This record gives sequence, structure tokens and C-alpha cells, in this order.
Amino acid sequence: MHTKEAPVPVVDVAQLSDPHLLAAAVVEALSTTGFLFVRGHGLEDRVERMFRIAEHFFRNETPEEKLRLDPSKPAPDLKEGFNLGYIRPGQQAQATQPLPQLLEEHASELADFQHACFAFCQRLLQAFAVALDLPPGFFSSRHHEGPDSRSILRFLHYPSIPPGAQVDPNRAGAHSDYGSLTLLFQRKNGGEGLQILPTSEPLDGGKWQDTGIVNDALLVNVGDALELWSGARLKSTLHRVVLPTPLPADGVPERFSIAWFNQPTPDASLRTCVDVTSISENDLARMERKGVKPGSEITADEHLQARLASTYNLSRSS
Ligand SMILES: O=C(O)CCC(=O)C(=O)O
Ligand SMILES: [Fe+2]
Repeated sequence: MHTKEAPVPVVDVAQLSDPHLLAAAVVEALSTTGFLFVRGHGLEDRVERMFRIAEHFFRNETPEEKLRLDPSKPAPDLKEGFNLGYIRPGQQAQATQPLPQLLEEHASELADFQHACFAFCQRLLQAFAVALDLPPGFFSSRHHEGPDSRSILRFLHYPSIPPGAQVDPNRAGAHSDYGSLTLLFQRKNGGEGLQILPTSEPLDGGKWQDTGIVNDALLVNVGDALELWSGARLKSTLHRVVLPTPLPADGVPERFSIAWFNQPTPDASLRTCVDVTSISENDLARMERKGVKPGSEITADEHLQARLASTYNLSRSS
């Protein structure tokens, strides 16, 4: 169900195998709010199973092993995450980066889920190319699966907040995603808290809006690489995860989410594919703030490295 403000539209894509029909259904939302709830995506049967695997992992992995897996882990009381790189599918599924034992035993299911996420993104990417009057494979042919792909599956856990705790209201700070597309899976119970700052709002002091949760839908959002590539025809929107304010007297339950960060092939050119002079002042300013220059010759890997090295400096008071 949507929250009151409900800024993110919902589409059902189950019947939209034709890229033209899919484009007509999804492009409007992704070129305005940059976020879209998608139903009928075909991953429904697998999502709850992935949440169970993630939940079991976060609950049972030892603190020492968690620290070893991610020594840079920030504020462990607010958020913890685990990134899974490419896993070769098959009976003897094989991770290309060693997996902790608790995940290794599910390698084949994890590989299957990663592939389903990748395949769904390929469908969307074909629709975007059609919408921009480009050859249908323009974006999708510049993405691939394999050990050298930069795409990752991320399990996220936001631990519960006990009654009366003094904590920063940000469970995850304001950011935009770096890649081409993100698929975000949320849970009905305890999953609330994701907010977006529509691109029409000022970066400092703008009005954040709750995305809400839509049952059985996954949330698609555009990342910085695709925003640059498409000359901001598709928008990479700031988002964050917040706690309710004031904090409820009985505390806040834990929250799990799962994200698939789809990345273009590292050496693919992200040269803007539309006339750069047609990009609005507002979009240029937003991109400049991220250190992104439309029209320049830059590869997906150079873009990713640059984005990883830079951070926003946004006020957290809004
Ligand atoms: O947990 C969420 O709902 C959002 C996570 C997110 O935006 C991210 O990891 O990039
Ligand atoms: Fe994100």
C-alpha cells in the first residue's frame, strides 16, 4: 500500500514483453522521479527465499567474521551490508570471490537470483534504448555477466532501535546509486523508511518524500552512469533511509532489504548519447555537483572509480 504522498508510480510489466510497450509504461516515471515500483517482474517466487538467506546470514555470522569481511563497516549499530560479486551458475555454483560458509551453501540459488536480476535489467535497458530512438541493444549490449562484471547483489540489515535510544535518524545517508540501474527488494513488515528527494527539489533543504512499500513489487531506480549516458533523460535521484521522528516509545523494528546494483561493462563508453545542449540547467547543475560532465569521453569503470571517490556534502536537517 502507498503512503499518503506516494510519489513513486506503480506499473505491472507481466504482459509487456515488447520493448516498445515496456518503454511506454516505464520511461515517464524514470525520467521524472527516477524511481518506479514494478509488479509482474517474474522474481516473486525467489525474493522471500533470498530474504531468509540474508536474515540467517546476519543473525548467525560471528561479529569477528563480519568485521573480517568488511573492516570498513560504518556505524555497525545502524546498518550492515554484504556485497556478493558474480557467482558462476550451475550445480557446482562457484563464487568468483570467496563466500562466507553461511552463504556458500546457497551459492547456486544466489547465482540464479543474480542472473534473474541481470536479465530483468537487460529488458529494461532495451526499453530505454527504444524510448531514446537508439538501436534496441544500445545499452544492453554494454552490460554483461561474468567474473569481471562490476554488478553486485547486496544484502542489507538495519538492526532494531531500542526504546529511548539516542541515534542519528539516518539509517542510510543521502546518496544516489552509481551504476546503470538498481533493483531494490523491500519487505512488507518493518521495511518502511526509504525516502527520495525528487530532482525538482533543491539539493539543500528540499522536501524528502516517503516511497512507501508496494506488495510484491520491486523498486527500480536509475543510477548515475545511466543518467550521464542518457543526458539526464533518465534521472538518478537522491535517496536515503530514515527512522521515524520522533522515535516511537517502543523503539523501531529491524529492517532488511536486498539491492541488485547493475553496472555497465567496465570499458564501455558512457559518452552522452543525446545532444548535450538539450540538457536542462537543473540537470546540469545536479550532475556537476556529483563531478559528472555530460559529453565527455569516460568509461564505465572510470566513472565508477570517480563516484566512489566523491561524496555529497548535503545538510542532513531536511
Ligand atoms: O535499504 C534500502 O532500502 C536502500 C539501500 C540503498 O539505497 C543502497 O544501498 O544504495
Ligand atoms: Fe541506494
